[in-house]
Amino acid sequence: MTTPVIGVLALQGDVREHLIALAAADAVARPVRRPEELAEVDALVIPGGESTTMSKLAVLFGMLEPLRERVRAGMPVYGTCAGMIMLADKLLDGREDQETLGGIDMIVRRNAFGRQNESFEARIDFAGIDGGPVEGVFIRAPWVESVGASAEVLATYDGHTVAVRQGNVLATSFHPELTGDDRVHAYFVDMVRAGL
Ligand SMILES: NC(=O)CC[C@H](N)C(=O)O
Repeated sequence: MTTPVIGVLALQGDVREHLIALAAADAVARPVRRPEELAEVDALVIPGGESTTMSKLAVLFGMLEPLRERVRAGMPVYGTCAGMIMLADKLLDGREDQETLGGIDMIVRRNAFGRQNESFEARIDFAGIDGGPVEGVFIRAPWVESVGASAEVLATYDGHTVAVRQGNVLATSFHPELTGDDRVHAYFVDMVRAGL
């Protein structure tokens, strides 16, 4: 069985936790900061952090267009929290100059959960993942306001969509990488493997 090489976009955010979770899910994981590094990976995780900063750094590092191109070309990508924001075709409550990569036909509202609760943990029923609900940490988390016909809702919390997949692109509002529950990463690694 081929072991996929999965990059973690390392411009900003909780990169290390994703590297650990991916390794636990049997992938080769490495940080990606430059276009040359992006060219060498089979797939990419976009971590949580601050999407406005990530967007600025992506422009500064000359990564915005290479990232958009790879997503358009069908590279598997998984975004958590700020990473989900980066994968939204449309963003609400973003900064005016904030860029996203797009990839999922969805409207994401930034900081949607953050106003009521700075941070909380919840058990999330996740379609396609066995063994009971996954642990999710929500930190100033976005939610998905609506999805297009080609996007599939995989999980909701409190009536709001918190996990979506469209083809090779996966996004969650929450951070499974902070819980030691690696099943969402394993789900993503399986997605990547299926396309190798
Ligand atoms: N934990 C997170 O990734 C928070 C996301 C952050 N609120 C943003 O807008 O990017």
